[in-house]
Amino acid sequence: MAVFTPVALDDVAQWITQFPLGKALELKGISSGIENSNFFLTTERGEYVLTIFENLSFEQLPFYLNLMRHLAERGVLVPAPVANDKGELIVALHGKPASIVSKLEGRSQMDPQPVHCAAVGAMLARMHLAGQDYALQQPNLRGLAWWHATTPAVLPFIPDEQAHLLRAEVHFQDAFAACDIHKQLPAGPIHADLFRNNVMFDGERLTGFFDFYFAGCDTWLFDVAVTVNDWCIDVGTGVLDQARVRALLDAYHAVRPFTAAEHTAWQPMLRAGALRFWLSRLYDFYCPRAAEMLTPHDPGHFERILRERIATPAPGLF
Ligand SMILES: Nc1ncnc2c1ncn2[C@@H]1O[C@H](COP(=O)(O)OP(=O)(O)OP(=O)(O)O)[C@@H](O)[C@H]1O
Ligand SMILES: N[C@@H](CCO)C(=O)O
Repeated sequence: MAVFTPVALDDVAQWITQFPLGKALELKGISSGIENSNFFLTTERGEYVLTIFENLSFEQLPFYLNLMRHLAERGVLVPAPVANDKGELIVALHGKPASIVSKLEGRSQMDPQPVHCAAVGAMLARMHLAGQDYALQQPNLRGLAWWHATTPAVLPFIPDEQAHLLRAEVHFQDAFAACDIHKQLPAGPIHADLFRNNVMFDGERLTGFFDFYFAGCDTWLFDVAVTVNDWCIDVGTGVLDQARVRALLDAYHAVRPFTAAEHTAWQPMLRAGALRFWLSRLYDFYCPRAAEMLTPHDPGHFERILRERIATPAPGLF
């Protein structure tokens, strides 16, 4: 259950009057998700999602909400935040920051086929291009600096063989991040967590990307690597499915052609994408938050993916 802050329809009746949404008619807690309290909110104007942020502060949230608004205004399919009568996108509810965004149609496609991967690749490229003139800056908060800070926290808990792999990979990624090729990679706002459960489909039609709360500025290729590592694998083994990889990369490339530097950086970047989620899952597993009520995601899944990316070259970008 992922409603950490309970909210009743009566609680929002007065609060909602600051938004141009009419009366609140129905409020239903959403059980999936592990970061925030989410609710489907029906008002006289339509269907929305109300999120109460459990970990992000009023100072941190403008980057994410304004990015969603910026992308939505440029035709990228993402939830559009609704501003209140003062033009604010983030408003306190029960003392915590909260926002209302448009509800995307459809559902997550958890058994993606090449056609779905192609739609994701094309929309991801459109998102990267549309983010180029986004004014706010924030680094990817789950990037290299966070890997350095987090590695010592998990090392005491994991067996020697994993500790060896973790140390070696952080070392490898340090060298990769410092190399000339890495400095040539195009960068900008990225989603950074574009897994199957963060995209909606209505049949084969992609209706939107959501859950932008790990977004930050980083290389576009890191975003592609994170996405391929989730959308294009056999879930049991982490092995890449060539047809889905090709569909996603070709569709991306058709909208925003990959550069030669990105081609060179592709294999180490896939490893970076695997390391990031292995580390966050290890951290959530061994160092859970005090109020954590949910089963953490399996870190072994991303350890397998990392070992597989080290052992087996992936299909090239183009
Ligand atoms: N804009 C939206 N439109 C439709 N459904 C949404 C929208 N935002 C969230 N949802 C629904 O709410 C669920 C939880 O949202 P989300 O994944 O953002 O949760 P979270 O706790 O913030 O994040 P995490 O995925 O990190 O656990 C989603 O699986 C989806 O079903
Ligand atoms: N996508 C992340 C969860 C945080 O959104 C994971 O699978 O580890």
